[in-house]
Amino acid sequence: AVIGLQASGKTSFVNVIGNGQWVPEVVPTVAFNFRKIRKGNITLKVWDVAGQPKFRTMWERYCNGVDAIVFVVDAADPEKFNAARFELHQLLSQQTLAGVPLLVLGNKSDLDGAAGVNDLIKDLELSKINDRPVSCYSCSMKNQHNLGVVMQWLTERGH
Ligand SMILES: Nc1nc2c(ncn2[C@@H]2O[C@H](COP(=O)(O)OP(=O)(O)OP(=O)(O)O)[C@@H](O)[C@H]2O)c(=O)[nH]1
Ligand SMILES: [Mg+2]
Repeated sequence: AVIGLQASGKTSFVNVIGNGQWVPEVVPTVAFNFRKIRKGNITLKVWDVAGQPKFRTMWERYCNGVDAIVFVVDAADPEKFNAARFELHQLLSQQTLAGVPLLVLGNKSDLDGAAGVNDLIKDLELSKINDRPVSCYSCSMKNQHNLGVVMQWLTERGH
């Protein structure tokens, strides 16, 4: 399940890993999109969930039962880090999601001033999460920075 605040780049991520193509014009997601993405001999089943406030109560439902939660942050928009931290920790506090591996993506690394991994770990308080595997990568959907390691992380979480 791909989760995060609106405009962080969730749908862009799913488009890039699904189509190998960056499309700058994306419409805000309403509720969710479900996609199956084939990569060699594996198939990723991806819930691309909407990030606007009115949809956030549904996040737990889409994360329930998944192999991994991908939480996307706009690393170039530090004013939203507080809200992102709040929503992330709120989501992970749900009993139903105990132990589900978490991948935090600091997206938009192509933009000037984008926060790096160390800042994200601190600002999102990722070191407080100790009930599951957690990884954090900086990445960009625009120039596909780090998508190789992200795909590797995802494929290792499958069954
Ligand atoms: N510069 C830059 N812009 C990006 C990147 N990824 C996404 N964007 C842009 O950010 C905006 C929002 O992207 P979306 O993929 O729609 O974001 P979302 O998280 O799916 O948003 P919701 O569906 O509303 O929750 C779009 O204008 C994208 O083109 C990136 O890596 N770099
Ligand atoms: Mg979207």
